[in-house]
Amino acid sequence: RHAPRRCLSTFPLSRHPPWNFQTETLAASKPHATKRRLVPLHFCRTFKKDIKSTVDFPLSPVTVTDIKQYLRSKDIPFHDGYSCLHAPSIFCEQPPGGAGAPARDSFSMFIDKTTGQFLCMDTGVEGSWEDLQDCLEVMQKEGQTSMNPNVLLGYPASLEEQEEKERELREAQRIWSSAVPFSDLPEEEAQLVKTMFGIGKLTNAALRRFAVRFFKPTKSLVFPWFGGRDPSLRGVKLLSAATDNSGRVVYTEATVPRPSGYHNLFGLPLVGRKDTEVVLVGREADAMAVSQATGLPTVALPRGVSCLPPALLPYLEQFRRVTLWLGGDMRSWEASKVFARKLGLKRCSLVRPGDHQPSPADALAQGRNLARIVKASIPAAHKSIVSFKQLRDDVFGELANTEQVAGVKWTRFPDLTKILKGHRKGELTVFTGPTGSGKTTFISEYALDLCMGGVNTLWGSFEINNVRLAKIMLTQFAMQRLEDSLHEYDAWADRFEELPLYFMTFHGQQNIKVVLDTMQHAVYLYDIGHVVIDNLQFMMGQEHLSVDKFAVQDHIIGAFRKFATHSSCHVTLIIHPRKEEDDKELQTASIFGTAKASQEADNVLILQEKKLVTCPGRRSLQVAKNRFDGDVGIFPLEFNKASLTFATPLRGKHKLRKVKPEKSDSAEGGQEGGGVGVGVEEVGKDKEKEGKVEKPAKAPKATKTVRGAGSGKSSPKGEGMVP
Ligand SMILES: Nc1ncnc2c1ncn2[C@@H]1O[C@H](COP(=O)(O)OP(=O)(O)OP(=O)(O)O)[C@@H](O)[C@H]1O
Repeated sequence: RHAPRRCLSTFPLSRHPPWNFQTETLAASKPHATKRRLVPLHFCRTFKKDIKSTVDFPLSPVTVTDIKQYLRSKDIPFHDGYSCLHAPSIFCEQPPGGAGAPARDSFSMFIDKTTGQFLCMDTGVEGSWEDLQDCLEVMQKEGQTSMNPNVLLGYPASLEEQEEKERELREAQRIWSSAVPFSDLPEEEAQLVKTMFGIGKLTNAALRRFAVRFFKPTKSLVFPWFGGRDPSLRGVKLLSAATDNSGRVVYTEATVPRPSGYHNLFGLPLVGRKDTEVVLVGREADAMAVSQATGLPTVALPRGVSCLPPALLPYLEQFRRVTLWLGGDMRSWEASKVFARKLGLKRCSLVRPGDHQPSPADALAQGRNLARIVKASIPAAHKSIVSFKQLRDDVFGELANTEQVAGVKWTRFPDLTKILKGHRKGELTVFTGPTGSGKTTFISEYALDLCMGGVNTLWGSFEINNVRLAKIMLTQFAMQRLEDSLHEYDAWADRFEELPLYFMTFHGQQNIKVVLDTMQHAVYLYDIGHVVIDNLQFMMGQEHLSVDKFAVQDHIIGAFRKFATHSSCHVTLIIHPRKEEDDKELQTASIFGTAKASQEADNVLILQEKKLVTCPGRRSLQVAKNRFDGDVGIFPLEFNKASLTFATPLRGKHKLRKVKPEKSDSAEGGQEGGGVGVGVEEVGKDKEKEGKVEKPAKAPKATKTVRGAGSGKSSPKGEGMVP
């Protein structure tokens, strides 16, 4: 079912393995400095994703009620777990003559309540809900009591995929057998390696228990992946450290098989079948630190805080209590709240990052009491009414981590970062601009930038097809006209493929419910953090247009708002403007429809197109509303036709002269908070020469922000879990 990968290189013993997918540079650590520490993986940019990059909502989406009804109709006993239903495996022969119902702990088949995907723990057979139904139908027809696991073990289906899977397994085994068990390293060398990876406080016994090895050719730590109940090796992760020219330590991570097929919960073999409590951490060193310090069963996620693939949920079903301690920064905190929803809020408790609660490995290095930190974790579920006492730590966390709270920064648009501060989960951004002004092109780069920064992104492009959109994005990614350098296509495409980027397969008019269901599905599967909808008009449905188009639009905007809040996902919604006079700048009130769009939005962005003779075609990006801290402003953009990218013109070339708060809006219904947005007068050099505008005393900045023009209202909060 997965597309075959064209060029996965064999494991090279070179210094720059092509399979690196997480890289981070640490400032100023010298090779022998004792201060060197392992880069928490959540600091790393995460590029890899499941190879399947289009999101198709199942034609007949399944609900947990459907699954239960179906199982009952087939006389399959089951019980309700946290994220899965548990049933006796149909792939194992049930003991003969077994009277009565099978014991609950022999229920080894787990069916995901959201997707119907199943996994048999005993045989390792997995498949879709449709596969399971097929098997049950065949069993019933043939009068069988169990199914031969080989029926589905041929999966993945194609020969090419099968061969690739086997080749990757051989590769993993080759690395594993040529790596040295940590306990076999001479003490001096073992110490040196530990220092190199910042795990000096981990005992050799802990490393041995987790079966960590050292691969000398690339100076990498090797973390094994053993199957759940099947003890054979299924893959490896290599963590390498190297010093770059400037003396900084660069850590890289690689997995065999590739990350889309790497579903290792590191530490799983050490978990007992009867264990009911587990600590879930973001990286291998953290798992060893918690285990060593507390003796608690601990497992690490394969891709850190970037995602919790549903394929792992069955392995976590046995635990009545899950403590999530994913790292020491706000991103880990946000991720722990999102993952807790998937795992079931009631059984989860979260370790809140803070000065005294860094990542587990850092806590161990600092000599902190890890058991106490785990014990002090807070329940993920909370009541709908809270007092300040319950909120005070959250408020403190926000005040103490202003940078991280502000969200992911744009690297290509520093001016946007200056105004909006960052891209935050759970917000709704409305984006508008004149017809054909480059809205899609701009938002494509805006989203690409975030995606390259590790934001799992889902595109809903209803206007232009995915091939054209991907072509624009790839050109922006490569920052050059690829038509002229087709020989570089594969190299760029290979890198582009690594981005956590997904596309909905819709085109043209769509029903809002189907779109929202698909978004929900993608959030569950891929932990999507940003959805781009281009554009709202494609959800309005022709038939409604004559009825009350504004009411329909308001309903849709409300639905996206709700989705953003409840899914902790940022939604960027492109909306066409109302027809404006050609020589006028757009305003918040120019957004098509009623004032609902700007009221519901946390951010309003407008791509302004200059139509005056002095500077025809020039674009500026205006932040007309910013709920986060009220800063609004505008900065010029220069378009590069070859690379389809936008950049801020060199300082001084374009000058922003005046930004004044907009007078009260005149959109139907008016605007909230009064002065949302700014009126802008932008003057080019020609005008300046003509002496029509006074020169400012100081050199003008390219970006100008105005404080206090936002509404200052807080974003609606999700209910039912820690804020
Ligand atoms: N700043 C710019 N200057 C000149 N051309 C541009 C600029 N930005 C985009 N373009 C080009 O203009 C064309 C239309 O761009 P795009 O589809 O992004 O506009 P749009 O605003 O999304 O259009 P629509 O209003 O139809 O949705 C594309 O060919 C694109 O390459």
